[in-house]
Amino acid sequence: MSVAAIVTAAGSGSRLGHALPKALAPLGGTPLVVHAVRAILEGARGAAPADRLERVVVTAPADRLPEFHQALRAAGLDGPLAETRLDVVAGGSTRQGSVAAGLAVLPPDVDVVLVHDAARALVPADVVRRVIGAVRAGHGAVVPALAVTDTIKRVGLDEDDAPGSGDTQGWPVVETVAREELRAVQTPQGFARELLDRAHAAGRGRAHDEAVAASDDAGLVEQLGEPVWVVAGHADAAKITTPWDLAVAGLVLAGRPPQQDGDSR
Ligand SMILES: Nc1ccn([C@@H]2O[C@H](COP(=O)(O)OP(=O)(O)OP(=O)(O)O)[C@@H](O)[C@H]2O)c(=O)n1
Ligand SMILES: C[C@](O)(CO)[C@H](O)COP(=O)(O)O
Repeated sequence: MSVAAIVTAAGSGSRLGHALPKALAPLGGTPLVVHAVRAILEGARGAAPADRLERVVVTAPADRLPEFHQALRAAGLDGPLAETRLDVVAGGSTRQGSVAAGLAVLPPDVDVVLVHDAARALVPADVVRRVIGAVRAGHGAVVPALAVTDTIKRVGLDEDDAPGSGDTQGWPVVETVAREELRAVQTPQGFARELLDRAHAAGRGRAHDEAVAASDDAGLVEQLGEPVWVVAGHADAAKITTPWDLAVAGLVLAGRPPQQDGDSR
């Protein structure tokens, strides 16, 4: 029995607006996808034999596979690592489709699957360990999350309203939502492999359409009526979506101590 991680990196990053696909955009001189894979490897380091990280599968845009191999190779991450094999596969047109493509290549003995966004490049190792630990403790689906700190209001959107679009007319408030029960969900999300396979099989029909695809894997599990559990996330696991997010991540990275262990990965 072992653990595998799917690192979703096949998005274009339209909101970041970088010339490269977002996962190849540099953060402190290193591509986001390299940071993300290193973070998962670090979280799995020193695990018990049953939690050995057997496989990391990176999903990349179908027309950019050589660049992803090259970026990972340059960081010493392509091919077999100490105890982890790393593969790059073509992702899908949605995040859900990309995760399905990663799941399809996992070997049969993997019984725990982490799904992690390359865009959450700086997730701390403790978060990774917490998620694996909660799955091993018997929760079939586990997400790291943070409490919401802003006041949250639901607004009435017109049919043609693009989310986030600026509009001098504004939007009417429908209600203020009780935020005590709300959580902002991060990755890696951890799953019993059988449950994640079943959730993706049930959601397969929606994987090609961004309008109806699930925005996270736990959502597919919820649609099966199966429980999902929340553990503590971390601010450093914030999703890098906009240039501002990338600038903040640069500050977080600059504030971290240099790697001490001579790790050449
Ligand atoms: N077809 C897709 C779309 C997204 N992702 C990945 O899913 C994560 C979350 O997506 P997001 O941050 O929204 O990335 P993009 O879709 O690239 O961003 P944008 O919406 O700004 O284009 C990212 O690591 C992204 O690479 C993926 O693997 N396959
Ligand atoms: C999986 C995720 O990061 C959890 O917050 C998020 O749902 C990804 O959403 P996106 O629309 O693909 O950025």
